[in-house]
Amino acid sequence: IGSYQSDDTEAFDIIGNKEIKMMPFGAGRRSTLWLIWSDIFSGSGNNVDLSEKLEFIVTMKNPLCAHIRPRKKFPPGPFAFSVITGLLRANADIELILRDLKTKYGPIFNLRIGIGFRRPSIFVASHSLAYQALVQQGAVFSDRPKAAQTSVSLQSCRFNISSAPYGPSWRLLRRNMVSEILHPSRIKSYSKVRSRVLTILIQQLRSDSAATEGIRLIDHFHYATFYLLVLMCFGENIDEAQVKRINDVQRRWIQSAGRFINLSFFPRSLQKIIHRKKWKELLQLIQEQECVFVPLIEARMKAKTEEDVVAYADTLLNLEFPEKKRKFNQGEIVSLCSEFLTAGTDTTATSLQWIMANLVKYPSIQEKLYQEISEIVSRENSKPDGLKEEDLEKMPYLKAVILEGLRRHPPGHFLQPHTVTEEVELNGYVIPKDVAVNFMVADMGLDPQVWENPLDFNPDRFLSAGGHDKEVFDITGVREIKMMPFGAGRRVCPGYGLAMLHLEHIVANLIWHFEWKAVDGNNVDLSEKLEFTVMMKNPLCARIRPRVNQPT
Ligand code: HEM
Repeated sequence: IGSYQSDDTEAFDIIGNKEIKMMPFGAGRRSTLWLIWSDIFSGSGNNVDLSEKLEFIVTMKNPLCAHIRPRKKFPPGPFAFSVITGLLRANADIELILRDLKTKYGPIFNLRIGIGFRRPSIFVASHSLAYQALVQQGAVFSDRPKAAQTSVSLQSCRFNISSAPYGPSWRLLRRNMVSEILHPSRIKSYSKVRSRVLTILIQQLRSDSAATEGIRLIDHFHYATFYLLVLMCFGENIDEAQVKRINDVQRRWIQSAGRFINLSFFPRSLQKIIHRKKWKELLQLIQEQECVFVPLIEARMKAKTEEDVVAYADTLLNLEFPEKKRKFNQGEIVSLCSEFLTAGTDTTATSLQWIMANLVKYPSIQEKLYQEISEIVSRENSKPDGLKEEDLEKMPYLKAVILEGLRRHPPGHFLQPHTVTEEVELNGYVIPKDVAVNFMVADMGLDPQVWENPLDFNPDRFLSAGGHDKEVFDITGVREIKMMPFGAGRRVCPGYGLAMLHLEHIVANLIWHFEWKAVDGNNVDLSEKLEFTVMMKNPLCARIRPRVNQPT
């Protein structure tokens, strides 16, 4: 082939205009001009027999027989350059850019992001494609990209469920968490824990309720959700001082995690040389965390009484690492406990804040919710102490408010990156191994094709015409995906049942105990800001007034 390629300035003179070197079409006035084209084909093992046979023309003795395969197409997307200029133009609002790209390229596209813009990431922005990938082809789409495995958890020294590759260790740990801690009957056994934390939250709010400048709520919500998980993780004997110590070390861990991401680009031995300072900092953080967590884990090894609830740490002590055929070591248990606390704290606290912000902004929705709660409490009036956990199941409007909050303001606008275990096709495009596949959660919840007036906060959309609970809304997308704040398929958030219960329990009690008003008329600013989750840019500040006739 090379002998036909000059410096490409002149095409090969096949009809011999200037000189005849070969003449498959003849030459001069009788020449035939043919269009020659080629396509990719592959014979069986490239065994193509080129023997000739003379007929009217010289043909192949064994006519060519080939398998043809359409050329594989990578999802479309812009050149890195346009992304960079786009980022500058849109003031780095990546979601605006992604929405533009969706309009331009369709529901699946690629974007080169990351250092040097060399690594493409695939974005999926349609409900049906997300369903095809996560549910119908769930076994293939449930892996995590290597970068995520090493960066978020720095796998060489940290190990957790969310970053674990799809395999036996992930399966074992996930099954352990789901069956030992997040099973409905086990969740029920933590009702004492919930009532203890709720009492603290209500007392704190009551004592702050006189503040004329309003109460900044996110700190209270964060503390309450964190406290709940600490007690589930390390047992009920933990006191407030210990909770504060664990909180301090966890905050430092979350705030610093992003700074260690580029450590994962190099092998561990090199990291220690290139990023000496960062590596030292990371080890120090891990040590601090271990200093606080290890005594709590060791305390769980001691004999327990019948009444002790099972704590997450207990369930990890006797597990065996399938790949390594040994028990999990202390560092690994610390990392798994740390994941348990972080996965469920900011997500739940952020959702609580968004839901309460909407209830403050729309007093008629708050009133309707209060009416539902009061009705149930007075109907089941055998309880002098008011709202009970079992009552929550009888409140369809409460559930609708929570679902609408999660649709309108999912705490994560994307799932954690997924990747495929083998190359597959999605919507006619090839998805290669180890390319990050991102699912646009927030965008799906705002899709006007699925949701009428998607920007409105309208819990009624989750109720049937008669005002009753529609058939239970399929939040985990088993039958179809309409929204997916918890993801879908094999990597769906294992804590979704617990999270829904915590949200329902706390919101119902906040509305039952207090009347909520905005500090400044109904002016609640719903702008967003990206931190570990998508937070309120201006945290909710509200005036609360204890309702009369409620127990103190
Ligand atoms: C409102 C609260 C919560 C929201 C919105 C939420 C959302 C999510 C999402 C979107 C994922 C990623 C799914 C994927 O990659 O496909 C996830 C994963 C996870 N969540 Fe949650 N979550 C919440 C609360 C919780 C709680 C309370 C726990 C446990 C105590 C928890 C534990 C986990 C774990 C362990 C994973 C990793 C699952 C895996 O990779 O297999 N989450 N969550």
